[in-house]
Amino acid sequence: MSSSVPLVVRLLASSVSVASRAGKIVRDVMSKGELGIVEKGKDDYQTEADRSAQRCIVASLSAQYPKVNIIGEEDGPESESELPSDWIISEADKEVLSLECPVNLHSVKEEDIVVWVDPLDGTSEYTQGALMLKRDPWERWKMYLTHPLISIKWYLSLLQSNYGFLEHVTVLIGISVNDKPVAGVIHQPYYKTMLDGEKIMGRTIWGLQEVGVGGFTPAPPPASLIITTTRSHSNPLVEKALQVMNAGQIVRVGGAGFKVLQLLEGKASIYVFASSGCKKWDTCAPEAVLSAAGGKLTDILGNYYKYGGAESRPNKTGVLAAVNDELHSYAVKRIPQELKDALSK
Ligand SMILES: Nc1ncnc2c1ncn2[C@@H]1O[C@H](COP(=O)(O)O)[C@@H](O)[C@H]1OP(=O)(O)O
Ligand SMILES: [Mg+2]
Ligand SMILES: [Mg+2]
Ligand SMILES: [Mg+2]
Repeated sequence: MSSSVPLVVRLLASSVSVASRAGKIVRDVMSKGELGIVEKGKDDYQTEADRSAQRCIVASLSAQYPKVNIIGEEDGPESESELPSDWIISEADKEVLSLECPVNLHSVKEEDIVVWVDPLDGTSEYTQGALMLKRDPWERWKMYLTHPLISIKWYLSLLQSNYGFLEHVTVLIGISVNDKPVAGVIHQPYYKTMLDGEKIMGRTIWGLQEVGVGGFTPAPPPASLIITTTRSHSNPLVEKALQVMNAGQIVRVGGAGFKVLQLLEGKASIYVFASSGCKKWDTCAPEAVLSAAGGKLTDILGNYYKYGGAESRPNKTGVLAAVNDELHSYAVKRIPQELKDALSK
């Protein structure tokens, strides 16, 4: 790889390649059927796919960029087992390598960068998606009975959905410099495209400050106000914030990455989550990609989060994102003060 390419662009190009490999790991764990679900806290789970995808991303990036501070969601005791050699990716996406680096990022050093990794965003949707891969209805029912995350209401909505909610799953790699997300990758392992009659799995969307987004073509916002929000972490405050938006439609989907894709694809115009459940690794890459496309992601008070390595992990004051500044200010103004106060406490 040419070292004349500025560091941020090289790191983004490497992240595009490694996110795609991590996405294959996510699919492979699902195909094997042994999800290895571990409960980390209330409504908070981890699977073998989360653990393995993170090992692949962290090992690959830290081998090439040893002084970059890489923070992953699934940090914990290091696994004893050796990493398969094909999990270490040293390739870098050629299209991204040829991008013009913004002038203010030209001289960024490894020490100035914090990378936030969410190896699998939408873990609830991933584990529920496993059910839909069981073709035999009896097998599916047996799996439901032993599944820790699914209520009967969800089970019924899953049966109505075509492919479960696997499309909501993303791999997120966010690159921040001086507290600010400047570049990011959102990879969708279960996005399907047909090419010459052949099914291709996965697509990778990237964003770079001042340059724009790649990997897909963004669409204009919908004509009426459509809000996207959580489908698996709701509570009375989350619902209150939705009521006040006066939206024509509310779309409930999984994952922070997928909700930002909904905004970029013209399926919704505002993302509202008035709860403290999201963490820095959930929003760093989505914020970078959205802002590169002209959108804005903040907390529900309208303040930007900071992404330095010493910042606390939780996004305590919620998430509010929109496709442009005008819709973002509209949403901030609509949120009642008592709701803002309740989350700021
Ligand atoms: N209460 C919570 N506990 C743990 N993670 C949460 C919580 N709420 C949200 N998240 C994280 O934020 C993402 C977006 O939330 P939602 O889908 O509810 O809108 C979730 O997929 C999850 O990331 P992850 O799946 O990586 O653990
Ligand atoms: Mg999680
Ligand atoms: Mg997440
Ligand atoms: Mg995750």
